[in-house]
Amino acid sequence: MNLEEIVRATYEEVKNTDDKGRLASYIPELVNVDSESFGVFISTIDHTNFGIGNFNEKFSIQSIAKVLSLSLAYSILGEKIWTRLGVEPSGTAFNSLVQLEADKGIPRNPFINAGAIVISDILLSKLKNPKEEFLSFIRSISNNSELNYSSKIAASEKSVGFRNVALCNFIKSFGNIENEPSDVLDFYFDLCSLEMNCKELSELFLFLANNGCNIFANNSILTKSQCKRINALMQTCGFYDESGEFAFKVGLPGKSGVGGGIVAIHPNHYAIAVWSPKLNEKGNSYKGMKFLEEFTTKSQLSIF
Ligand SMILES: NC(=O)CC[C@H](N)C(=O)O
Repeated sequence: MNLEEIVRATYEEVKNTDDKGRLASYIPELVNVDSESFGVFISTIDHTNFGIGNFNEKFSIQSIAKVLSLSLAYSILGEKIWTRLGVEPSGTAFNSLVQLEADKGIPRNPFINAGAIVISDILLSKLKNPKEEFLSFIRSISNNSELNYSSKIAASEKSVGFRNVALCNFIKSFGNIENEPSDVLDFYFDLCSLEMNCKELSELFLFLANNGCNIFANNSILTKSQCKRINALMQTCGFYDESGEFAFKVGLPGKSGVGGGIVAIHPNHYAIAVWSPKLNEKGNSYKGMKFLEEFTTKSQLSIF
């Protein structure tokens, strides 16, 4: 079977499995989706592209944006960035506060909320117009001027974002936030509100499958070493306290979001995006995880 046939067969199989997940409801606006949506898109380095199901519908990428904000901050700051946060899996939920006190305000990694809030603070300090410049950055990576934030989703999250407010203030009390917490959080909520479809998401992440090089414009976004490290972080921390399970079952670096999206990378080969909004108890797409597990099993295309 070729790649397209494997994606199609896996999709048909997983589509009919009983979805035990539930919609994320802690952000009110996220409930306004068709919970049965299910889409997949794969983009390869050698320009094979294929989508199935609701791959053309935009959804909220939420925490998947943390990989993109890290990429921009890392490209600006280089290795100095690791004085502000760590590179170890936390083994805790994405929004957990528990380790921060013992760790003196240094988040374990950039993909838990605490770490992504520190990355937002870094971008706020380094960029003149962070919101616009970040958008230009992701638009240029995928040569797609359609990408945008959703002010509705950002406002919805802000109205209930008490835990993130707590995280940001707590980190600031240790001196690891330079800017006003409300500014940092507004930017963080904007990042999480980015909307795109599976096709756009897989194209956007293709640079991480291509050694940090933009496949559309052939320019370098990250060095090879930085790209390797971001993929390593996705592998070890991309699914919070389910990262081990994702490595075990799927075997690819990847990142999930509470909007039900998952993107995964096979270095030097492909990026694949899956969207199905109902989440398992760890906050990762139930069917998305199932699809990728079946896909790498059938295709034997995992990194292990
Ligand atoms: N895991 C996620 O996608 C969480 C992102 C969400 N914006 C939050 O901060 O809670």
